[in-house]
Amino acid sequence: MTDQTGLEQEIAVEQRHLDRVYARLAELRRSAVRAERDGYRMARVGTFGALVERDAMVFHAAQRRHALDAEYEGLVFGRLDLRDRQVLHVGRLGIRDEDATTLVVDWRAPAAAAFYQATPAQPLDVVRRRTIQSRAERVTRIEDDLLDPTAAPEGMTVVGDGALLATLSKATGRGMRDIVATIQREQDEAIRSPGSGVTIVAGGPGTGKTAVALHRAAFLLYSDRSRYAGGGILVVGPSGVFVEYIASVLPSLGEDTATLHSLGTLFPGMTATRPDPPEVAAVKGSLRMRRVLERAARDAVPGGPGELRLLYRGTLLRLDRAELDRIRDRALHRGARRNEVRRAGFDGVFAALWAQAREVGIRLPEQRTFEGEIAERAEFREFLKAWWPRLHPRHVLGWLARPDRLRRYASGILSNAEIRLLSAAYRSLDTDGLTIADIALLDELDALLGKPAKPARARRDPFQLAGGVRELTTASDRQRAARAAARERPEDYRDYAHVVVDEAQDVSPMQWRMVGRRGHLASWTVVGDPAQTAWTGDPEELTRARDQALGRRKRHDFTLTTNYRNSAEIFAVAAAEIRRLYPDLPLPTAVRSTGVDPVELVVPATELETATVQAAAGLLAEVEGTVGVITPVPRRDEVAGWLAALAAPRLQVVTSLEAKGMEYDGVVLVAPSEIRADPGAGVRTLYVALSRATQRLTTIDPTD
Ligand SMILES: Nc1ncnc2c1ncn2[C@@H]1O[C@H](COP(=O)(O)OP(=O)(O)OP(=O)(O)O)[C@@H](O)[C@H]1O
Repeated sequence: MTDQTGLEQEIAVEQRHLDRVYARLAELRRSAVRAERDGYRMARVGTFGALVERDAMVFHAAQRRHALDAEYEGLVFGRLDLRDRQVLHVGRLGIRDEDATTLVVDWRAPAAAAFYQATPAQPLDVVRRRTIQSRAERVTRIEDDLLDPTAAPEGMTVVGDGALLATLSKATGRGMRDIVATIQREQDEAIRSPGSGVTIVAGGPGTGKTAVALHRAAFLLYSDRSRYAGGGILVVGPSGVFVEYIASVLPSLGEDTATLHSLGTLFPGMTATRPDPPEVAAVKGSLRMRRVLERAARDAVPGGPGELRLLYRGTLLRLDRAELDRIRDRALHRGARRNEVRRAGFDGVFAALWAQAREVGIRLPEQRTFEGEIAERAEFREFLKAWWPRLHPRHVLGWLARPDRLRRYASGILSNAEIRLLSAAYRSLDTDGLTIADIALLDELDALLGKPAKPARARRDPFQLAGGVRELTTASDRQRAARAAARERPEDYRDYAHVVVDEAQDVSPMQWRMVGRRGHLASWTVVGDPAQTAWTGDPEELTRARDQALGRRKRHDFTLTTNYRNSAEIFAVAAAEIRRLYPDLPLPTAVRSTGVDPVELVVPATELETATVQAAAGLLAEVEGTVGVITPVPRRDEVAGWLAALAAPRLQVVTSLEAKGMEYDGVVLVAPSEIRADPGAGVRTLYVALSRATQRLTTIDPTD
């Protein structure tokens, strides 16, 4: 620790540097604005070349201005004093002075890696690492680590006692924050792992898996922008609540080209937020559903015509149901996709009618004329449309709501108990709508049914300008153009260059197939914690489906070991819960202590409402940031109703399943025993709920 004057002097030193950086930033911004304006002026010159140049200039200048604005706050957050007396400042953006002196090194650049990786045991030529906090261009706080005392020059000042702990005690907002200033070494290794293959990041609650996954996406975009922004990065999270929570991290790092989806929104045009009860989710998520859906996708349309009757030149031609089914089966042989082989089905009908007409011995024209005459007939065309319509996956999924059909499709594949479960779940499909697990089934059906052939649309080349002129580009131009390409991606884009799967332990086998389809050619980052899974189906099937989605790509494994979220007191309670199930599970270490133990209340059922409202109001008064009220799934709406009167924007009511990945300063956990009582994943789900709070936890159990 230093005395006050020493600290002030050091802050003044950093302030001088920050002033220089912001002055340079203002200059760069002015020149970007000027370039934009000049670009517009060039339009008046009127030649084609000038127009091309203008477009490029305006576009790039606007992009540059955007980047400078996005990364303005907290622009510089680190400093390294190296053994050779060099000083490097690390920040959200690389900035050079007009004479090319580096003022700030981008955090993702190789030169900045030592900021995250140096330790006293391995100082990597760093003598002192300094974390700088600032607000609105003013340095507010600095924290130092002296990593190599033997190499410290005379009079080197070391201030503060830990940037990490200071950051961790800050209030939690509604959105996750970026951790760029305090990324820890083991996290940095995962963030900078090679862009190829599969990076797997494991670790207990609060170890920064999500933070690492998102910073890795930003790192990849920096290291090879044309590849990752061009092809796109897909980030998949478990729920809409979670995706909303993490949505601001990449933009805060100046990246807005990644596509974020929850498992309920991956199928274009459909959104599901409703979870199934775990036992139903286990059936819908099982790979056996693929075989059930295969049968459905080949079946006759409900309410479709049972036969075809056609009067031709006074003779009745008739194809009965069995014949029509045979024609359909033949057209669908060897996994043909129903929407893509309609033509073959129609040809089958023509051929059968022709054969029949010849058999009955009427006078016939040439086969072509015969077919032409029949095709002209409106009632025949109506028949074809009704018999072999273009099917949307949602239609076919709806067929499962008919118990007789479901029994037929699932017989010999699912057990009777499973069929009954599924049948009951689908009874309310039309009124309650799709569940999250249904989205993967739609995606599977989409793959089975195929799309009607459409004329191929050529992919637009972002560098190809009107008249075929190819713009001359620099590397940074290409990067920016890739950003524009990302915005133009079609709705059902599936060729991502990188796929990030968060909370991977909750991706069911059928969901792995859906996610896998979006990353055939991708490299992957997969983060998760098996001890937090709510999956109650066959664990082996889960591994198999995951391995199939990830293919034979090379794996890079990382395990994170420190819990940055929970106070040690709160994590002790969560740890005791999971130990019931896995006594020997290695658990992370919580680094922060608040000295406040969680509160465990048991109240008569009639007082649950009052106790919950009181606890929530109490925590809202006690903590500065957000308060989460976590409930068993069936109680959510009831509890939300109790708390409506508090009308606090800092308060959120979520189910134990929606709480996945979330974080609050204070948590009120309603009826934990009911969550635990679920025989499938009760304890694991409770472990998740108990590990959401940073500072305060109150559990309230009702007694009868
Ligand atoms: N290096 C760090 N510096 C500051 N904060 C950090 C750091 N690493 C993680 N955190 C914070 O710890 C909290 C937990 O991180 P995160 O949500 O990424 O953990 P997780 O491993 O995904 O947790 P879970 O499995 O419980 O969902 C977040 O508030 C995150 O900002």
